[in-house]
Amino acid sequence: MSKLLRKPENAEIKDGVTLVHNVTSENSSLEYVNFKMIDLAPGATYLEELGKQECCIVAVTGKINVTDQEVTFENLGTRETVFEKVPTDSVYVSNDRTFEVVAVSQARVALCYSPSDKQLPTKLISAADNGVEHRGTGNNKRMVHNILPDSDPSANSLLVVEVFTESGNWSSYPPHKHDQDNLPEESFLEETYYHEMNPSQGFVFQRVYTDDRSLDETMTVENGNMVIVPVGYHPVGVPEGYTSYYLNVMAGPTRIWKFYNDPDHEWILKG
Ligand SMILES: O=C(O)C[C@@H](O)[C@H](O)C(=O)CO
Repeated sequence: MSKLLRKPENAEIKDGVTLVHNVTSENSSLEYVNFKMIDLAPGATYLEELGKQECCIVAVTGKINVTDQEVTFENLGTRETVFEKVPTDSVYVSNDRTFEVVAVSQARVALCYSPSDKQLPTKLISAADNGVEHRGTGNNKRMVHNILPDSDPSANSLLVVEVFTESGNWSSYPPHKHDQDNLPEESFLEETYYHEMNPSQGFVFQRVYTDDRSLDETMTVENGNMVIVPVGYHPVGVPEGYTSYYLNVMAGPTRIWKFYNDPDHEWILKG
């Protein structure tokens, strides 16, 4: 199996708390992005001291309460499944704070991390605050929920978006990359993809490749899998009959998403 593809671990780490995914700088090549997905049974709690990391807590499905020990946000989360295609609630918690998530109902919660030094205020990013964007034309149409885009200064490094790509369509396409710290031309941002499909037996293909093809992996991605994008172009193709959802986390030395399209395929934008 590709080193870039992760299947769910589903490790019970305490009563009612399942660690579905755990991408760290120790078990991956990523330096700027860490990611956990946890499942919480109703009433279960998850507490974490952040240290020198900031965190965006996304109520992927179900309802949760979140506290940073000073401020508490209750009944966050707007959907039973991501395929309701409505934005959800998230909370940004800065470095050197401790947060706790309490499940009000069965919940799946994404914890998106990046190294951080400068403390910022805890912030509720409500579903209504998500910018909903429709990108592309023809078979390149997809819908984006901007949870933490680079236009929102609430975080030091983290960028977080959700992307829905309908049956037979492509996203992150034409292929683009952001692996050179060379602004204003291109930014360096590592990235993780957490994928779901509807219906759940579906799959998508994701290719991660560099210009010189020293990295060139095409992965069959199934429901609940993750793909790690340390560098390179990273398009996603969705077969007929299935809708794709993914949650993207990006971070790097500068909090700007400036991508570079693969020149071989950029023509489709002009065609
Ligand atoms: O297809 C899209 O527009 C979503 C992608 O841009 C995705 O968020 C990504 O590749 C970020 O680099």
